[in-house]
Amino acid sequence: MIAVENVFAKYPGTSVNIIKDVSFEVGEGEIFGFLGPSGAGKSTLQKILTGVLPNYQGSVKVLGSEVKNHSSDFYEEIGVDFEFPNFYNKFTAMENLNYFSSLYKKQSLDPIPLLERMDLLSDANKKVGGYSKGMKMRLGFIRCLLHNPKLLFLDEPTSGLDPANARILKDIVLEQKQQGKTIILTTHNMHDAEELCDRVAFIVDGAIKALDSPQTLRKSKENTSVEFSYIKNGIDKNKNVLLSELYNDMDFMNALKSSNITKIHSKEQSLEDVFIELTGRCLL
Ligand SMILES: Nc1ncnc2c1ncn2[C@@H]1O[C@H](COP(=O)(O)OP(=O)(O)OP(=O)(O)O)[C@@H](O)[C@H]1O
Repeated sequence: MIAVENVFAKYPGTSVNIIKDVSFEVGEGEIFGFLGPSGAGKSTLQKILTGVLPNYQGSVKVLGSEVKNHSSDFYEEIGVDFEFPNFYNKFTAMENLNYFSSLYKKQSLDPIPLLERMDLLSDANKKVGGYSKGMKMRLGFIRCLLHNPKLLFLDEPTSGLDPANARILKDIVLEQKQQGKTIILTTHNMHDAEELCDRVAFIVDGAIKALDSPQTLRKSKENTSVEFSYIKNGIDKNKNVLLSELYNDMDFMNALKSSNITKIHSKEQSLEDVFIELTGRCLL
């Protein structure tokens, strides 16, 4: 579905490569995540894949053809949910959706069920200029689904959404996957990445630092530690040891034998912990 090989890219009029030797493939029906901190190059990669930034070296094949040379039909098959969606502010939400749907040759889906699910039906006849950021985000998400594309690009789709709407959006993303759609999810939210993505690419400074399933990335590091509180010589103490080392920890074993453990819990390493360990950078 997507094959990217040794891609370097810079913005027009600049001399510095923002994307540096990036290669990866995405299979049909996969949810693939770009995970990285602000300024890492996630949106730039999305712009390359969607044909907005043709100023690249290397090969970028999407839906079987080089993106630089895409035909106008390319946009019939992809849906893009932008990080900052633009609408006609003086049009209502419904007028905006009808207008954008009219740009496609294909018959569009009925927007009403999606407006209802995304809790926008009662505001559908209001001008978008009066919408909040979260409402625009939800409307942008609906817009990218209406022409029923094979390939979806979602750039920070849950940003600005309350937990209930974020949940509904993520459920719809998973339903799209079940329908066989391929989805590129750009995010710095590791919970979304972990829940939704089959594989994620850790992106820092325009390069891929690691690429695998969230589960494998988490297993790649010794990831479970045990934190316990205990009493030694009448004094309260705390300790954190790796689960695999627990049996060899004399403080733990002595406290266990003498029933002096007062608190114990295990702590699994999160995808964010692995990201920091592998890249030396935080996600935000
Ligand atoms: N139009 C542009 N012209 C020149 N440089 C740009 C342009 N757009 C982005 N950049 C630069 O490219 C780099 C990567 O930006 P990009 O927007 O791809 O990052 P990102 O990972 O999507 O960040 P965020 O999570 O904040 O959206 C940044 O250094 C940014 O300043």
